Parts: sequence; C-alpha cells; structure tokens
Amino acid sequence: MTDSIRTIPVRVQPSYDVSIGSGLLGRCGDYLAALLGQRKIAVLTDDTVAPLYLDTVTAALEGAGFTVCSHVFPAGEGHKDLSTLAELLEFLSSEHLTRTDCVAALGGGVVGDMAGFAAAVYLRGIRYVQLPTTLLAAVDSSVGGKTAVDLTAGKNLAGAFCQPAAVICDTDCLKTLPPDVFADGAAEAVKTGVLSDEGLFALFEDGTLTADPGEVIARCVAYKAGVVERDEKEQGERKLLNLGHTVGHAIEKCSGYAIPHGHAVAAGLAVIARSAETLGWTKEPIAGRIAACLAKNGLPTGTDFSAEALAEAALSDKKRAGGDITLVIPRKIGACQLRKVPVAELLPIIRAGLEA
Ligand SMILES: NC(=O)c1ccc[n+]([C@@H]2O[C@H](COP(=O)([O-])OP(=O)(O)OC[C@H]3O[C@@H](n4cnc5c(N)ncnc54)[C@H](O)[C@@H]3O)[C@@H](O)[C@H]2O)c1
Ligand SMILES: O=C(O)C(=O)C[C@@H](O)[C@H](O)[C@H](O)COP(=O)(O)O
Ligand SMILES: [Zn+2]
Repeated sequence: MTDSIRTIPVRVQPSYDVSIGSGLLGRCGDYLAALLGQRKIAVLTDDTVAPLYLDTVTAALEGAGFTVCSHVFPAGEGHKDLSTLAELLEFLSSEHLTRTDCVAALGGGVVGDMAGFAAAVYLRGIRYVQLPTTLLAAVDSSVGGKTAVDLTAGKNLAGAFCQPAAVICDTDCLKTLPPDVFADGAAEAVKTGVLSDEGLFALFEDGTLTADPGEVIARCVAYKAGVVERDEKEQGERKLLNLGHTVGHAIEKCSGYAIPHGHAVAAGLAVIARSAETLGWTKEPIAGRIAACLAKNGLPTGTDFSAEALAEAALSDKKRAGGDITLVIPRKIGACQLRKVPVAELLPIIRAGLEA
C-alpha cells in the first residue's frame, strides 16, 4: 500500500503480507483487486462490527470492481460453533461462490476463526482475507492460519490450518473498542512479550500503553510470523504460542464462555507463571511482575474455579497426546520452554499456581 504502512511478510507457501496502518479498510478494495483480481467476495462479520465498518468495506470493494455480498451473524464466543459454521457455509453456497471467489473475515478473533474455517472447507477450500478489527485479532488471531469452532467438549476442537491470502489491519478500528475488549488483545501481546520480547512486555507495564499501537501490532506479528514460518502445523515450536492457554481455555470452558479468551489467557498466564516459580522451573522470580503487568491492563491474575475443575477441563486440550500434555513454561520475561508432563501431574501443577 503506501509508505506509512508497515508490511510484514509471512513466508509460508504461498506467502502473504500483513499490512498495518491507519485508514486501510477504506482502501482495501484496490489492494485486494491487485492481489486477487476483481472477483465476487463474501464479507462475513458480526452484528457489532457490521454497523461500524461493513459499509466502508463494501464501498471500498465495490469501488475496486468486486461483486460484494455480506452475511452478519451474532457476536460473541457463544456463537463460535457448528451451527454458525453451517449458516456461513449455506450462505456461501446460496450466493454461488466458486473456487475463484473469496471470503473476507471482518471482525475480531471469533469472526476470523469461523470465517477462515468456512473458507477452508467450502468447496474444499477457497481463498480468504483477514480484516481484523480487535487488538487481539490484530496481534494474534488474524495471522498464522489457525481456524476453528468450539465443540461441547472444549475450545477450537474442530478446525483447519488454512492461511489467509492477506491480512489488512486498520489501526483506526481500535478506537471503537470497549476497554475490556482492548484488554483482551493486551493479554495476547503481554503473552508475546513473555515469550520473546522483554521490551514489548515493558510497554504494557505501567498500564497506559502510550506506544503507537501499530508498533505493538507489528512486533507481535513479526514474532508470530517467524514461528509460523518455522512450524506452520504446530509440530514443535508453535506450541509456545499456547503460553497461558492450557489453563486459559479451561477457564473459558468452565465459565460457559462468559469469560472472554483474552481475560482467560491472562489468568492462565498468571497461574502458570506462579506454578513455574513455585516448582523451581523459572530462571528468576517473574510471577509477581507478570501478574502486576496484567492487573495494570485491567486483566485478571487468577480464577475462582478449582484446580480440579480446571485440570478436568484441560483434558480436552489439543496439546495433550495420550497420557502426556505439553505445557509452556515461562523461564524469564522473554524466554519460555515446552515441558511435557504426564496428565496426572497437571492437577498439582495447577494447584501450585492457584495456591502460591
Ligand atoms: N486463530 C488464532 O490464532 C487465534 C489466536 C488468538 C485468539 N483466537 C480466538 O479469537 C477469539 C477472541 O477474539 P476477540 O478477542 O477479537 O473476540 P471477538 O471476536 O468476540 O470480539 C470481541 C467483541 O468486540 C466486538 N468488536 C470487534 N471489533 C470491534 C471494534 N473495532 N469496535 C467495537 N467492537 C468490536 C465484537 O463484535 C465482539 O463483541 C477467541 O475465539 C479465540 O479462541 C484465535
Ligand atoms: O497461533 C497459535 O498457534 C496460537 O496458539 C495462538 C493462540 O493465541 C490462539 O488462542 C490459538 O487459537 C490457540 O490454539 P489451540 O490450538 O490451542 O486452539
Ligand atoms: Zn489465544
């Protein structure tokens, strides 16, 4: 696009760019027409995002020669399920989209995960683009090609690895986010800091993020892009991106998805940091610093669910293989490691994080 835009390539096969900047939704048509040709495009979004941004996106796409159709479904994790997926697939077929057409996921991580999954399976796969509108989607979910819906047994249990053809992140969308939804994104960005970048973590430590959000997004995306390039299908290194998620996903499930993903990941990160410190797995004391950072950003640092309930819910975790589960253990701010433990050890490990 133009000079004021940050562009980060994700070098998978085929490779794609993440473009980050102000005003990009209004200009997405020309960019996508150059990338995809002027085709039919189905914009899938939720009923909170639609009144804010659907007209802008539709006008930009039509202005660039696309034939546009759109479908709006109810917002929220509670709708990230098989019945909404079926609705999306029926919509795409009712609009007669063909394999040369395209889906655009306009919204947060819920829209991105579901629209991406619909694109991955409709006609056995058509191209899609991510237009993230939450901080969480910008720093994490729009990049890397994990798509999914939840099943009764737990989070993201049906899905596909399917990379987008492009990610266009308009930083102006962050201005309409309620503070608690902004905080969800801060949780994944703080996670990225704990994984790889103490400087990024420090940007969040006083709770008044003064840095350019484009810079925060770019740092998170650059790190994630590298991990995805080295381990697209999560055979090893990519499991690190699940820091805080074993307990986090369990909290989401135990709450009936009333606690949003970012808040649950924050609590899960605080718990595993305390477990790691208590069990002597960290290089230095970090749990207090991580909890303080999360709290400053309006995020929880613990949970009222019992260790037993969380351990039980975590049994459906995708990082479980047979009798073992792979945990992500923070060693210091900026470095973590994978640790495979027998499932039976999960309960005392979680207990150590809740009780420390
Ligand atoms: N695929 C991945 O790699 C990946 C990574 C992280 C999280 N996720 C998934 O992402 C989901 C969470 O995403 P999320 O936090 O974006 O939640 P979300 O998509 O539910 O969005 C949160 C709320 O904000 C609203 N919203 C979206 N954009 C807005 C805007 N610009 N202004 C005002 N309101 C807006 C939405 O309508 C919704 O009500 C979870 O399902 C999680 O599992 C996936
Ligand atoms: O991209 C990844 O890989 C991640 O793990 C990013 C996570 O933040 C995200 O929540 C992901 O959906 C969790 O993956 P899952 O395989 O445990 O469902
Ligand atoms: Zn996550």
